[in-house]
Amino acid sequence: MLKANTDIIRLDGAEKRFGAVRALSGVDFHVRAGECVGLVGHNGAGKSTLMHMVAGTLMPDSGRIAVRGGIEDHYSVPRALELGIRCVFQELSLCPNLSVAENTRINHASLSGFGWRRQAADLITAKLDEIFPGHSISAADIAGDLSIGRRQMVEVARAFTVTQDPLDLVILDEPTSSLDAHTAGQLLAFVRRFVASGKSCILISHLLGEVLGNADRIVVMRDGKVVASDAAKAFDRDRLVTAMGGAEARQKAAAETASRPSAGPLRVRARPARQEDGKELVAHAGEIIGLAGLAGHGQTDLLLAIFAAASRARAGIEVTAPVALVAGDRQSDGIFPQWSIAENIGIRSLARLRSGLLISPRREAELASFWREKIGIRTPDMNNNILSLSGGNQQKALFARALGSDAGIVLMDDPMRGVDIGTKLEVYDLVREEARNGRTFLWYTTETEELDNCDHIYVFKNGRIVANLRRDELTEEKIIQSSFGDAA
Ligand SMILES: Nc1ncnc2c1ncn2[C@@H]1O[C@H](COP(=O)(O)OP(=O)(O)OP(=O)(O)O)[C@@H](O)[C@H]1O
Repeated sequence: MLKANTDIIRLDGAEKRFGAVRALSGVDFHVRAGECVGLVGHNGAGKSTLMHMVAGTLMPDSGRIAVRGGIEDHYSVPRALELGIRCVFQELSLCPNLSVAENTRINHASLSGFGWRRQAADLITAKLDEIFPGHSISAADIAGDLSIGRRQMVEVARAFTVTQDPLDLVILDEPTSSLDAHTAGQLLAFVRRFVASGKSCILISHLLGEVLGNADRIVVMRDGKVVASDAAKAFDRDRLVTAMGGAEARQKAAAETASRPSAGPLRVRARPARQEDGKELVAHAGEIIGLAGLAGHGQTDLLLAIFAAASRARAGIEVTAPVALVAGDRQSDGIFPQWSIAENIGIRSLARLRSGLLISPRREAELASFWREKIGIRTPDMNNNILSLSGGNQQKALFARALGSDAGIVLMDDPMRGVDIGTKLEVYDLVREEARNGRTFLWYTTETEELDNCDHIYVFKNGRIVANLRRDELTEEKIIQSSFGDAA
């Protein structure tokens, strides 16, 4: 084991440009043995770019990388792995057509010969059991069939499995973004145990409470620079938000929601396919309805069924206005990777953007630049490819697509994953404003704080609605109680 205070990795003066964007300007960064470093910053601040350098997937244009004191002139992914440095990136990397065991084998070339499948299965199952007791994932499951939350669990567990290469530092880029509160708690408890054993972690998260509660030291990035680095206990939420340059934390959601006028005509009535009692989800014009409960318990399925019912009648679902969906899994359901940012935003508004038979580039550009301003999409040019945006900024583009459309009903499938705190607060305001104008929102979220914006919350368990809570009845405890118990 390395002595505490030894730097596992150190970057000095790291610079990186992507065309006109200066993603990193002169960043110094280090991680010591036995420490969990929290890394925070607004969308596009440069966190992922910096982590790509630590993991060896990107080389700095200039600057120096040293691992355990030794300068690395030819740093790369294989070299990082050899040195015990691994990364779980935001965009999940499991091969969807392979099983969980086969995906594990990809990272462990030493699992070969007769019986490798059994060894890989045992390796990943043991790690899943250790990190997420009671997980119910089988090593034979095909990755593409798993919910996004379960895929994230496999991805994280895989990063901690050990065969030949050592394991000293794991970078976790928003590791809890698709996990419910219970599973996220299991992971963070594991991270603390891992660090206590002398290993190191870098934890990137937009959930500031998660960073404040679990990191030993916090590094704040802003516009490609490190602007603060201090012991976690020296920070509180306000100091972090100020350092990030985000909006002031506000508590006005609850008061505003309470004072909203009573709702309008029926917009959605939907009964989950597996519901056997008479419970159903009901939403009126102008309402914000929350869907809560442990991840993967039928919330996304019901949203997708409502989305489908808007174009083709389905038993048990009534929809009375056009519907837009903000997908939570932007990689598989959301973005069109070949298209520009402007095209990705405009696709849901084609009727309005048309001039004769063709799409008017001027109207498309106007729509795009309106939303760029409104929710601060950080890019030098909206005609750039959507993949040039940071993860959180891609998510903002998906929001713009739904809110810029004519849909009276907006379905949101845990859409704030990866969005920074400043933008989140602005989007909450926007959602409440749009609801006051008569739009209906059905909002599945794994962040309990977001439910403060809702009028009613339906808690899901095993594909069914088990509770319908008014916002004033809502507590984290009550949701967890409904999620685990039989109580309604
Ligand atoms: N491959 C790329 N091509 C062009 N620009 C890029 C590329 N990767 C990153 N950028 C730009 O570099 C800047 C930093 O992005 P980065 O992904 O590091 O931010 P981040 O802090 O991780 O953001 P988020 O919280 O949204 O994930 C952004 O302006 C982004 O648009």
